[in-house]
Amino acid sequence: MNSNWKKIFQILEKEERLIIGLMSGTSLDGLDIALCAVSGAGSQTSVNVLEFTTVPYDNELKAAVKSIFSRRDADLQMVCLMNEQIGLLHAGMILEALKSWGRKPEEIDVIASHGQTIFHAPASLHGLPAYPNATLQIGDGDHIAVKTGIITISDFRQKHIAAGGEGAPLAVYGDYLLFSKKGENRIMLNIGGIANFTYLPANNDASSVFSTDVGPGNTLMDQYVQKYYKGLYFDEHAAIASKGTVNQALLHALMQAEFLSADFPKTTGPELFNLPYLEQAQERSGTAGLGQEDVLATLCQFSARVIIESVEKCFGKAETPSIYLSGGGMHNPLLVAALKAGLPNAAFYTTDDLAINPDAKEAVLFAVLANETLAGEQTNFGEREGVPSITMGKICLPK
Ligand SMILES: Nc1ncnc2c1ncn2[C@@H]1O[C@H](COP(=O)(O)OP(=O)(O)OP(=O)(O)O)[C@@H](O)[C@H]1O
Ligand SMILES: CC(=O)N[C@H]1[C@@H]2OC[C@@H](O2)[C@@H](O)[C@@H]1O[C@H](C)C(=O)O
Repeated sequence: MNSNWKKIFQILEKEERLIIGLMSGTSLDGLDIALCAVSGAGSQTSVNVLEFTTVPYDNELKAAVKSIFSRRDADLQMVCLMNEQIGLLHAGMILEALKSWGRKPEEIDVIASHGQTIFHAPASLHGLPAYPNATLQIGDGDHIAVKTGIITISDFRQKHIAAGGEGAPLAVYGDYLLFSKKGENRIMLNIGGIANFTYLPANNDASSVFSTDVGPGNTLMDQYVQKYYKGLYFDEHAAIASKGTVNQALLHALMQAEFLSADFPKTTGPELFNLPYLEQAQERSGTAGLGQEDVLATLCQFSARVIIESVEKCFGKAETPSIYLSGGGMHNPLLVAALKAGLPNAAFYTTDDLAINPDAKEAVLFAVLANETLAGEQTNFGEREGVPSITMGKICLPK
């Protein structure tokens, strides 16, 4: 038998697989690398996160990614070069991480690579009736497989679109398997560049669970800080926003995007929530001259409001959901305080309370998706639009 397939069959028969999950999100801050011991599959899946690190991107790489990120005027040659370059860089980062953990590449069964989203264009965003939902993640999986010598599963989002989804969010496929619990209404809220959540109702019924993006998490705040505060990448501990006052007229104007009132599940990105979006809202609300601290305070409240209103849509007034936080926004005290104030019936936790490091959660998700591709039977999510019953990812072989 071909040695690649022999290896795959061996992996399938293992009780526990060592899978490296990778995520590089819309914040462009670095590569999250989670080494996971995954056993079982489907509803029997269990994950132990053995190691986790975020390898920060240096300024040169950030600038190169930014030059093609969510930009319709991106240089096509740069897109082509960066597809290979990011694959190679991610492979190098994995090898370094393995070395620092005292592990050899041969010990690892599979890498699950999300890649770097550079453009996200669901039909609702691009608005071109002749074209399908579309999304593009770069950082080629074959480069990762060949350079590390580890079988790599990559490019998860295309299958989701091919099967009728919008290519995101994919969190439901991992959240349902790892975190659904009969008797508890759970919201798995990830506040990354974009905020999204998975709704896991207490009846544990797969056909009613879904993940949805809800709007900006950190992306608008980050973009604003990067433009107006030279040398800063984000508003650490909301130090700047905490000095400002929320401007209600601007907040109201920000809340007007059609996306915000669309039904779940839905997806978006910085292609919509960007600085021109803020500038237009400022113009419409006559707040173009607002001080920077007040703008940041308002953007923070905007992120909180879209999350609060979306969670409220899922539950009746008397229900008390448990909200499990993950993603960088959970480290923003102003944002978290606003969420707690706006959702007084909810109990707040982090995924740490479910034994998954909240900063690692999205990388773990891709490890679970790869495990399902190898060893799972498609979970049946029923006929719900946006949650096709599929496994995802392309298999890249090292030899
Ligand atoms: N201490 C902190 N104070 C305030 N904000 C923080 C803090 N730590 C992280 N953040 C925010 O979290 C962001 C990074 O979040 P995260 O790594 O979850 O994003 P991502 O994975 O790139 O996004 P996405 O899930 O949208 O792809 C930072 O850019 C910053 O805005
Ligand atoms: C296109 C894309 O990369 N989307 C990301 C991004 O980051 C958060 C949100 O926007 C979510 O839709 C998605 O990632 C997570 C991992 C998901 O698919 O569930």
